[in-house]
Amino acid sequence: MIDKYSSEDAIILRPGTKIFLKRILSYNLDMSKILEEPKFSFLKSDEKKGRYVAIEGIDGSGKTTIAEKVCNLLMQGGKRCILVREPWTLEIKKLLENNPKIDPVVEAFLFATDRMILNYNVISNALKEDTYVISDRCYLSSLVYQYIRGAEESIIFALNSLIIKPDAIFLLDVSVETGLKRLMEKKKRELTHLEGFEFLKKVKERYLEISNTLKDQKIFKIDGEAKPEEISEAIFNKIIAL
Ligand SMILES: Nc1ncnc2c1ncn2[C@@H]1O[C@H](COP(=O)(O)OP(=O)(O)OP(=O)(O)O)[C@@H](O)[C@H]1O
Ligand SMILES: Cc1cn([C@H]2C[C@H](O)[C@@H](COP(=O)(O)O)O2)c(=O)[nH]c1=O
Repeated sequence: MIDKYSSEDAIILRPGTKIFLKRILSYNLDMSKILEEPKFSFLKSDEKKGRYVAIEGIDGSGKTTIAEKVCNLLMQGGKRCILVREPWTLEIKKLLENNPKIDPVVEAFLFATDRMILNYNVISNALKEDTYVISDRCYLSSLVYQYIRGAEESIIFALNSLIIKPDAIFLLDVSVETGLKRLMEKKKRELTHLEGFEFLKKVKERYLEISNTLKDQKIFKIDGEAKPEEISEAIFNKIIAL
């Protein structure tokens, strides 16, 4: 049955794609086996010159504000720095916005695909050029939001197994009340149910839980209630020591 999508018909996107598709077919479409293979990488370890850092936290925790300030501090210190944010790809953002009731696994797929596009088009190139990449959100968001929505943790890990992992993640820890207050001031409108107290409480709890269990990922919990200048200075000092 699978043969009607024969690998021979595959469009060769770049060298290796056809072989990759053949492997998918020979595995009977068992993606987990493909994703477990460590051979593919967006960036070889000897090519990496820059540092990739992500800012995470509940909605309204100050991610965008702090990412910008940290990038400015790095540039003032003579470093090259770019700011990116997830979700990144306009088409995927629109797809997500237009399908609020999407299945959480499909949603996790879309966020992972978006992340791969960002990795391939932007992050890998910047890291080859000795540039700091400061990202507003990363794969940790999927382990929080898509998990809360019902996707299994192991599936989210599998979908994100090919991506470049940040050298460090800074988790801005604020109370749910602070997140909501800042969101209301920023958006100047009624908040949706996905920005309500109960939802943000679950998001905060999950951030703290997953941060404590991810042992092979450097995660720094930062007091997000402090002044933006103090937070960005503290993060800057940690980044230059990476
Ligand atoms: N440390 C801080 N102290 C006080 N206000 C802050 C602080 N950080 C950010 N703010 C303010 O809170 C609001 C939300 O900040 P910001 O947009 O950076 O948060 P965010 O986490 O990126 O939000 P979202 O999840 O909606 O993208 C903004 O109005 C910003 O000026
Ligand atoms: C990367 C990523 C994001 N999300 C969600 C979390 C937020 O609700 C929006 C992003 O908007 P913001 O302005 O940065 O708050 O997308 C998600 O559910 N899963 C992800 O992997």
